[in-house]
Amino acid sequence: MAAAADGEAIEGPTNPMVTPLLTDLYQFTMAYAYWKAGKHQERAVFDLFFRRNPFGGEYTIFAGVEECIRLIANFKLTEEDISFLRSSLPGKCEDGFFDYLRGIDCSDVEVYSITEGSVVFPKVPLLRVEGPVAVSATMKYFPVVQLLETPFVNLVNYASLVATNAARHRFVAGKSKALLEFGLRRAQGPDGGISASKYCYLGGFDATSNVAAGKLFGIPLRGTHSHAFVSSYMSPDEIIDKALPYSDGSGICEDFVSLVRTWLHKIQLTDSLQNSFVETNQSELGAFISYALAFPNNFLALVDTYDVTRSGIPNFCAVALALSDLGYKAGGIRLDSGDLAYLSCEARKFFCAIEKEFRVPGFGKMTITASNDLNEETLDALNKQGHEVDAFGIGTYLVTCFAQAALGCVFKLVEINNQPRIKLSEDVSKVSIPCKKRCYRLYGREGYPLVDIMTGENESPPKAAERILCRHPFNESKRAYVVPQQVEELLKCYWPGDSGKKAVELPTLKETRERCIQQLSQMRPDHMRRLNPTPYKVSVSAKLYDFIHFLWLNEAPVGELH
Ligand SMILES: Nc1ncnc2c1ncn2[C@@H]1O[C@H](COP(=O)(O)OP(=O)(O)OP(=O)(O)O)[C@@H](O)[C@H]1O
Ligand SMILES: O=P(O)(O)OC[C@H]1O[C@H](OP(=O)(O)OP(=O)(O)O)[C@H](O)[C@@H]1O
Ligand SMILES: O=C(O)c1cccnc1
Ligand SMILES: [Mg+2]
Repeated sequence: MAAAADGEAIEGPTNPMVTPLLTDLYQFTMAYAYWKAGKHQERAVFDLFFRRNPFGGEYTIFAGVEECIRLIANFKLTEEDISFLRSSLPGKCEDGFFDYLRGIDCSDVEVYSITEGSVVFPKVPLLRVEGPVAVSATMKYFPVVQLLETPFVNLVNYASLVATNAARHRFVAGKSKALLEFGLRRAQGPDGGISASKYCYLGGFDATSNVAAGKLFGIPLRGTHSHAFVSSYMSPDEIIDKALPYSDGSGICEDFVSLVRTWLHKIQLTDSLQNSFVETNQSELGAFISYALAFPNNFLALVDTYDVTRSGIPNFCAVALALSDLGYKAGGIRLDSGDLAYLSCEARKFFCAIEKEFRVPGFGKMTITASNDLNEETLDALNKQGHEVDAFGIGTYLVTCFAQAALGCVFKLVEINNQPRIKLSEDVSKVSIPCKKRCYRLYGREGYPLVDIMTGENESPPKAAERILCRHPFNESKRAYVVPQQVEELLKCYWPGDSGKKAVELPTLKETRERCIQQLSQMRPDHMRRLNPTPYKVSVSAKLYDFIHFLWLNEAPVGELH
């Protein structure tokens, strides 16, 4: 989708609420002040980065850049926007400012970005946004870049947070499990829901229940049914049309309900399954039969409405066996309450016993889906106990990022008119790294990334097999020589496209998801573990280190004690 071939127009943001006005008022008041001072002709460089990895982990998945590019590719204030601003800005702004706003677009802005879906680390710029290299007489620069702060940070923050959350759930669940995002009803509003579906898929989920996201992004859709569907039936007697054709069209079973009842009776009389149940719930049986008649090729059953082992599972098996008689293969069950480890093991035992007893190949491998307030911790607990779940449906904890509310991305000025700028703080972790920089990932002998390093723009890049000193940006004693096996430059030009054409080739969501999965698989395992992971090293070159500290001393006022 979003990908616009070189030269073609890029579509606007997925969410039509993402417009130049989706920003903080102060961006426009600053723009006016810059404009009045004639500062709007200056060239600025901003870095977008975060300071700490979320969820107590040591890695983050970068997401949201495609939507940033869609915004700048279509960045234009309408007449309506301008008259709204005229009435909303404090005081009376000169008319010339509104003429200026009318003329701005992002055609002279440059955006360099780490590839979406990459594993990223604190302090390294994810995006670098700059004004044009040449000062132009059209005077439309610095304020535009400033206006992008709020929407860019907004578009990257949640996207990266929820993609990271998804990746962490994937890490605990393991590669072989299906992960389904079920969060729409619990998401922070419609955009929260759509974004969650998009970025959970990017972070390694397999499918979503969100139909709109399926349509917008081509994400595979998956779903079962709810308790309401089960309890809406009183008994199988309610079913009027009981006929079901054989899957190969060779005939028709006129009374599928009776066939199911016959199977239920057989199961009841089977020695190996004896004592597991007496009489199953008829409301549930009616619902299951009705769902099977509607979707004989995709029969799924929520088995916990009344009693999983005494009713849900035997009812499901009776319907699945009847379907099997007609050449259909049932899809599986969903467990949505109780002890999911125990119940999944009981379900598996029952399915295996059925396979053996009635010689139905593959019945024992029936898919078991689990849901109900799942999160990283519960997935981890299930793994430790041992379980038979094949697919997890995860909603609330995933999409609301319950374990951490925000990533804390920031957008900081690092250079203006070729003058490096620094933001100081009592808290060293909040001091920004000045200068327009280049960023590299250095890989070691075993193929793992070893360290990210930032250098000044004009320094010669690190080279494979050449020793380079990597320094902690703020801690003098932390440094290491690295001889990289491979060097990857991280920031790539995303906007404008090659040879000045206003289009870039954006990867599809599926490609970005594949990049994310590949990047995660390349990380050294100790950075990835949940408990006390090893921090990944982020460094600066010796030259940049010296410069940061020179600038720091220059900008920090010297105190005087009396
Ligand atoms: N074996 C298990 N080990 C650890 N946590 C589990 C296990 N099985 C289920 N859980 C989790 O325990 C919690 C159970 O929640 P709760 O007590 O509200 O649900 P319930 O009583 O099973 O179901 P409901 O109230 O929906 O009928 C959920 O967060 C679930 O994911
Ligand atoms: O538990 P989550 O991770 O948020 O996943 C989605 C939940 O939404 C559905 O039911 P809902 O919670 O609406 O009702 P229920 O808990 O009463 O089944 C579903 O049955 C899951 O339990
Ligand atoms: O399809 C499902 O089973 C589903 C979808 C959304 C929320 N809970 C469950
Ligand atoms: Mg629930």
